[in-house]
Amino acid sequence: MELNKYVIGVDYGTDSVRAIIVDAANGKELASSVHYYQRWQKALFCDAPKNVFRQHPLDYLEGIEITIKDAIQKAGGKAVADNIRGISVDTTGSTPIAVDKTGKPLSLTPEFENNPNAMFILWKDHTAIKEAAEINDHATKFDINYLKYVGGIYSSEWFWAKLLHIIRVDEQVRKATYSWVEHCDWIPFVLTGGKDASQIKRSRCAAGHKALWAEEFGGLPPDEFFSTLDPLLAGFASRLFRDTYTSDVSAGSISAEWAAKLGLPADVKIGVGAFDAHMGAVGGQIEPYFLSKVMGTSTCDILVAPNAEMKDKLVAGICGQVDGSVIPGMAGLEAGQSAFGDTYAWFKNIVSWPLNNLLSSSKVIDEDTIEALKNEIFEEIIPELSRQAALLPIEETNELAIDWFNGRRTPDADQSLKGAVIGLNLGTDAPRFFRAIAEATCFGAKSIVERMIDEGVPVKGLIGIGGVAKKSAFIMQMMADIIGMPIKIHQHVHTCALGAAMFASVVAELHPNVEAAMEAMGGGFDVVYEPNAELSDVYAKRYKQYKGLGDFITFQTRQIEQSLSA
Ligand SMILES: Nc1ncnc2c1ncn2[C@@H]1O[C@H](COP(=O)(O)OP(=O)(O)O)[C@@H](O)[C@H]1O
Ligand SMILES: O=C(CO)[C@@H](O)[C@@H](O)COP(=O)(O)O
Repeated sequence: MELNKYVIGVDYGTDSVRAIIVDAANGKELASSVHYYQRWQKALFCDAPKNVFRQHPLDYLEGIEITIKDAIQKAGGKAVADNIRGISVDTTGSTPIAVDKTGKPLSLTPEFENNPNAMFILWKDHTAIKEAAEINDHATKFDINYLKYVGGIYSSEWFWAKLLHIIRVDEQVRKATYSWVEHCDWIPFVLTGGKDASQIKRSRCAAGHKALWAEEFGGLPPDEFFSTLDPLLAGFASRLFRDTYTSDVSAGSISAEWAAKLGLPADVKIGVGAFDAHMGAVGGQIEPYFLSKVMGTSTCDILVAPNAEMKDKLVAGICGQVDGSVIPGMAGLEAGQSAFGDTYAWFKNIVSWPLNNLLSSSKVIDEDTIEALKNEIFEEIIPELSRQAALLPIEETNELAIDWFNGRRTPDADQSLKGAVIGLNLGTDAPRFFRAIAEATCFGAKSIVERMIDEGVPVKGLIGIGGVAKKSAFIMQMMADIIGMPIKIHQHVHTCALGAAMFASVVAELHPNVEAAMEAMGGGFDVVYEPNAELSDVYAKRYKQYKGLGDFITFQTRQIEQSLSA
């Protein structure tokens, strides 16, 4: 391999985007830069109680420009920029948007610039619950099971449910929509100067896990599948795409406009995009049958298995299994939890209520001191709760929680479910409550491992990446104890971006394939949490209680739904 050739990995998370510049020879990071989405930070275009989470494309465009330029400057400026060979991008998903014939998002046109329906529908937007239920019902009417590769259940977090919802609720947007595009497909299209929506190179990862694409179906399900669901969908399937590409393939060279904007050479290769957890699994050096868990706001869990060994095996209730969605030539299996760190963030908000609402009217401290005090305390809430919770005895009668605060993604997607905490008494304080919800998130993680194993896919070990994996020894130890398996934490802070950089190195032909890039650029693991055998009994009992409570919550939810629809 040529020496001193650099690649850029860009990772679009839920709240922020980061770019890293990496030496393709050894994965050494030269610089990184993080940018928080400006409009998103102000919660513009969102309505959390109604599950509306929309992101403006300008947040993404500003973010990539700011972070890449900043990273280049930190890395040494032009000398480094001149040796950059490739850029690959991962994003959240399914996070699609309506575009016109030229591939321009409608919200980048004056008519729709403030219309949330013309923006990216973020993965955690659950406004399409009804449409997902309709898709699930409709799929049973066909001889071919179009849901077989997405775990048998279509989710409101995904591509078609979101498209159907938007074109139903917004006639103006419907009339102007030519195509429907995932965030991870739109960014490479922009960077390569695309001007025709029909030429967008669609990611195998996004299409297979969220849009019902499968080689076996000859692409997407036929137009008839969708037009008989709702005539408003007529024509989309045949117009959208047939072919998909794995992320070791180039989407093209950087456009002259973006090369000039970022100060990069004209021949920089842009890779086909993929979802964050999928590239993150590669960044975290995934091996067959290891479950790579990106643990942040949510979790996204990825397992790879050789196609020859998967054969016709289908895993029910996960978020899909797709040939080449992670590593070309292997099946990529996805599962996850819709709220993970978000559950802790929710509790932090609850306990911060007086700080947010009463402190500002204090007559004893001035405004600047209030701000400084708030910042100091906010930073310490989760770490201190974790320290206190770690000291509590683990008993069968402890408070017990269900982690479905943003619905249940896996096993068996059902976004209408909600969280719960039982067993409260007057002795329940903040650390005990926090411990219960933290434990529930770990039980949720165990139920994913259990589902894989029950369906005949062995899980040989766990790889932890993402913010919570890095920041919380408390949660990681609890998870190892509850699942009964060691968890190794990858050394890199920006593991998803590192995975994107690895893909960029393959696209730029600096490494022959993804496996070689992982080997050369990986860097290994820095901590391993071993399970504590003494706790296995009590946690087995608590897990049984968790499952029982989950069944009860599900039953109650159905009862309430029935009484509402009666
Ligand atoms: N010390 C901590 N312990 C546990 N969770 C934490 C801690 N600090 C932050 N978090 C959680 O980490 C999550 C953010 O994870 P991160 O990986 O940084 O973001 P993203 O999911 O957007 O990529 C938040 O939901 C937050 O509640
Ligand atoms: O669901 C997926 C990928 O399929 C993720 O994009 C989603 O969980 C978002 O994760 P992050 O909040 O970026 O950690």
